[in-house]
Amino acid sequence: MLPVVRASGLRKTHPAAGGERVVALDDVDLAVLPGEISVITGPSGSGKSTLLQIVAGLDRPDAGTVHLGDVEITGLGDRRLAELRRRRMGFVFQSFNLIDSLSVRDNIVLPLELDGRTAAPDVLTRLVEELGIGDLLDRLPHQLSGGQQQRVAVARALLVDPDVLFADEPTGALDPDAAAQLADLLVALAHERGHAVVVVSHDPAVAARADRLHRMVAGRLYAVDPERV
Ligand SMILES: Nc1ncnc2c1ncn2[C@@H]1O[C@H](COP(=O)(O)OP(=O)(O)OP(=O)(O)O)[C@@H](O)[C@H]1O
Repeated sequence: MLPVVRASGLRKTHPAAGGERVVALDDVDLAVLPGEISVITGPSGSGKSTLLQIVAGLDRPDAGTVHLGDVEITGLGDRRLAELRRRRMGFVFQSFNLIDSLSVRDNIVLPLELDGRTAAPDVLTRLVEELGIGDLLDRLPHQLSGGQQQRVAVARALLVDPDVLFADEPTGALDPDAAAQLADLLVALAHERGHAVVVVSHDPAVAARADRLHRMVAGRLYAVDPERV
């Protein structure tokens, strides 16, 4: 099966004190397959967020390439890259990033509307029912639990039917029960809906559910056998 996302030879340095550079990514390769959940763990400062930002086209590497399907995103201009991100990628963050003055429904449809499109009502209804938030559409985000807010963020990411869903510490702000439910949901999105799911997480409950588990140490990415977590 062809990877949805393929990164090869990624290298990235960031500026550090005294004119030095810190190596955040050191020759990193990554292949993400449809229908699989890939989890990236590793200590703080090891380069996980830098890797996610680059494979998601939010930052550019110093060297190496990233392909989304057969498009090399590292070769695209900013406008084309932004369009590709809007249409083919979904994002979920630790802090939910919902707009508190908008209803749940308006939050979910916002990315599609910003892209000049409208949500088909039956698609929206089916999605929110699947995510168990169908009766919350008229509420405001602050009227929901953390777990419910994160499901809204997942619905917002999925409404565009992305090729790949990126999640950066998605259970970081949730209690253990809500975190376990969100891990179940991410697995189901990969296994039942066929999305490619890429998660950066410190959470052992998420790592234990990975089809492919990677550990980042000092800018290098290592494959780990998920059975051994
Ligand atoms: N914008 C930046 N400017 C300078 N240095 C940066 C920048 N972003 C990251 N770094 C440095 O690059 C290295 C990798 O950081 P990164 O945020 O990718 O790690 P991480 O594994 O995601 O950490 P955490 O788990 O704490 O979020 C660290 O040494 C960090 O201090």
